[in-house]
Amino acid sequence: MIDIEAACLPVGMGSATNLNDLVLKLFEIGAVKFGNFTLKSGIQSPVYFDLRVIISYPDLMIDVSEHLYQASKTGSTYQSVCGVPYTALPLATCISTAHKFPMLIRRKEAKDYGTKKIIEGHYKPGDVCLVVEDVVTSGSSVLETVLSLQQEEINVTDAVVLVDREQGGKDMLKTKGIKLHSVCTITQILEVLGNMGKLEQDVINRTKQFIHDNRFNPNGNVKRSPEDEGGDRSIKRVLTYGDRAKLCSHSVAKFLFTTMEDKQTNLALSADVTTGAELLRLADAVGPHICILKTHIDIISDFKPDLVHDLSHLAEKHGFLIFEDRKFADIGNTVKHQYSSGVYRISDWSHIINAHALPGPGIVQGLKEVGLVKDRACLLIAEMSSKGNLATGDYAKATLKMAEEHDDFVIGFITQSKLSNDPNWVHITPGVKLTRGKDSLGQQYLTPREVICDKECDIIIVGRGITEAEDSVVAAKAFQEAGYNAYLERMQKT
Ligand SMILES: O=c1ccn([C@@H]2O[C@H](COP(=O)(O)O)[C@@H](O)[C@H]2O)c(=O)[nH]1
Repeated sequence: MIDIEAACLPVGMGSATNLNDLVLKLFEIGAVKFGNFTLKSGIQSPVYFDLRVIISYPDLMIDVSEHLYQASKTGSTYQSVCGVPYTALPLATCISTAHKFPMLIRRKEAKDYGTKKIIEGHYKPGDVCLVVEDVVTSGSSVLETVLSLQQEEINVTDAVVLVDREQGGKDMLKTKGIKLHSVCTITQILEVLGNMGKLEQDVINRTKQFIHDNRFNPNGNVKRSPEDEGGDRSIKRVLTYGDRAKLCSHSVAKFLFTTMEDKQTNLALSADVTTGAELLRLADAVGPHICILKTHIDIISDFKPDLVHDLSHLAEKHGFLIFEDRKFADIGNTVKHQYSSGVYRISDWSHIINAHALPGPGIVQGLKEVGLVKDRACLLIAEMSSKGNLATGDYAKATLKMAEEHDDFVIGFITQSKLSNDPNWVHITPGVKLTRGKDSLGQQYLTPREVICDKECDIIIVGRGITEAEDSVVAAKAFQEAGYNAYLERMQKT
């Protein structure tokens, strides 16, 4: 039974109605519905929450936000409140204005002009923010907002939700160090509406069964340190590849980070071989160990369009992305043709391409005009691995700025060091072997540990270290292990 007494509070500013009245009102305005609904995931659900409609009922908005405020008062103190976009934004606003809490807004995507901020509002590192949400199912929406706040060194210890669907969100958030408080659970809603004669027993039973059968497993992606357990709020959370997949908005970057986490690899193979058969053999053999296969398609002596068709199949089979290392370097109009046409028709099959920043922003604009509609992505070459290269001084900084102006298409950099702390950018580094060294033409090699752990880049590009090894699969496994262990080491020490 619900503890009605505990939920009853006097009506008025800074108070809330009792929970029964609140649930009834939500039911009456269609914010809670029972029937047969197809969820975004394709799953059939007997219950559906549409809490967006609350904004049409100002009194109810105040009431709901007051319930949220009361539920959040559990001894923790907060400097600010932030709603998960979009439904919880007005609820957070009501809490903020009624209780004089500064509010923060998390943008769904960073602005493409001005400050580029993801979090709007005034805050300082170490502030504690209460996250507000309307409904929690798996907890992933709350987590996304938490990660964005933590990225700005704002701490989150608690979140509050109007309805906990009891499908695993609370447990998942607990694994990330977040206490989830709820105004009501789905069990309570069923009980209130059942007692009021608003729901048939078989609807209640079906809904309970659905909730029981559709629970998400908590799966701790965010690394937790002993200090987190001890509640030290000044700690900046380390973002895993999986966390970054959730944060970034470009589908190619999202896929890339997800693949890196799932396949446990930050290895890109530079498949610098000269026949189609060799390329396909290598891609099939090494595919399970890589997140990216990098090509120089113009060194294939027997190129035929079938080759890229077969390569695309292998990319799907093994779950890697294709990156044609074309290094575009001309004016916008020319690179458009080079990217879309000619013998290779690169934009038809290569998920990622790269370009020099040297010609200025027109090169990115030109490539973007071809690639954006195909959902392709671009890397800008900020730093090179070869001795005596001229990409020095402020060149990398200017490249970063150019990327920021085109972050709907540019997902990161070819670089020798980390250029930005923004977790959206992918830092990819060529010139990697298991031991330091150089070749006879100026190529310089760092080790996977130096690249990933010390220089904090994300992906190692390895060519001859694999292609010239006695057994390319054995070599690829060794680089995969070295690269991923270096990443785990970095996670430990950050
Ligand atoms: O600065 C750069 C940019 C690109 N590359 C490319 O990476 C591979 C490296 O091959 P290795 O055999 O591992 O040396 C190659 O395709 C280059 O074109 C780079 O090395 N440095």
